[in-house]
Amino acid sequence: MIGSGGYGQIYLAMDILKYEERAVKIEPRMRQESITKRMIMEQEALQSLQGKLHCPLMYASGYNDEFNFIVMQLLSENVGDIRKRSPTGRLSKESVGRIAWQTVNALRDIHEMGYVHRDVKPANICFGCHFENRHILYLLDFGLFRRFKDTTTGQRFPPRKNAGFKGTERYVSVRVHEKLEQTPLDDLFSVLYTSYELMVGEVPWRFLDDVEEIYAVKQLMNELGNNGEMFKGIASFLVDFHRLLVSCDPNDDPPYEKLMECLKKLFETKSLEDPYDWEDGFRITLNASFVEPK
Ligand SMILES: Nc1ncnc2c1ncn2[C@@H]1O[C@H](COP(=O)(O)OP(=O)(O)OP(=O)(O)O)[C@@H](O)[C@H]1O
Repeated sequence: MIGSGGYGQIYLAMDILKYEERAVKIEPRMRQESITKRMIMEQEALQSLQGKLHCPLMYASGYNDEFNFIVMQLLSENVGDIRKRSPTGRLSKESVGRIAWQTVNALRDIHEMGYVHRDVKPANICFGCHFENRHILYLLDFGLFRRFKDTTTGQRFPPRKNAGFKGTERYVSVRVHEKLEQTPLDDLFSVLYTSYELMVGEVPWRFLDDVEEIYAVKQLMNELGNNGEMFKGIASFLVDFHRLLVSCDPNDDPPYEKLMECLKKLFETKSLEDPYDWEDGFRITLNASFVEPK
């Protein structure tokens, strides 16, 4: 077993005909006496995203009496575990900028196809595990995928009055706490919180257990912006990205290009092909010194 989440387990497997490694995700076929649909939806989402740069390849899917399964491309460690492995508990802004930039690019593909991801977080972000794809980011776990628009007409579906809470408390937007229908903008707020955690080491609500308190701190962050303590130090590099998100209407298409421009400022000295922190023994993270942006 190489990974596990709340629903599935991921195993390293070998295609013995092609002599190639694979990852196999399984989940029990029955949960609380009914057939689980999560992985069926995940399989449909993966199928429709095949060929997109940031989507893992899917080789097969199906079920037996006990399990639903998906056979997919093997990837590296997720970036949440990589951060925990870093001696500082953080990643450099150059690495985080490139992670966030690629995640926004990945989400743009997903949103253009009419889906929202609804579970963007460090544990769902991996890089390729071969030389050729070691700098390509892959977004994982499509179990919470949901259609938000009809791609033939471009029309969004009418929002439900109470869409429920879907996602992971630490990384969801204020709107998700309010149980509003998720839109592409909510995925992008999750990119912000993911980037914050990777770069600072923790989000400001890291030690709060009460979901209402987490909600209150996120609201405060939106109200105060760069006037508060939350965007001091290294976090100040995320101010522009945050400001732009806060200014967006959740019912409009997000300004992907502008958001990516904000993130580019984090890795001005690096290209997408340059090594990331974990490829040079986290040297850049250890030696980091920086000047806060104006
Ligand atoms: N194709 C893969 N190659 C390598 N590792 C993987 C792959 N897919 C998943 N993993 C690892 O397994 C972990 C759990 O996977 P995943 O998020 O798909 O499971 P889940 O049960 O749906 O999780 P969650 O509780 O977030 O819904 C990931 O964080 C990642 O580290």
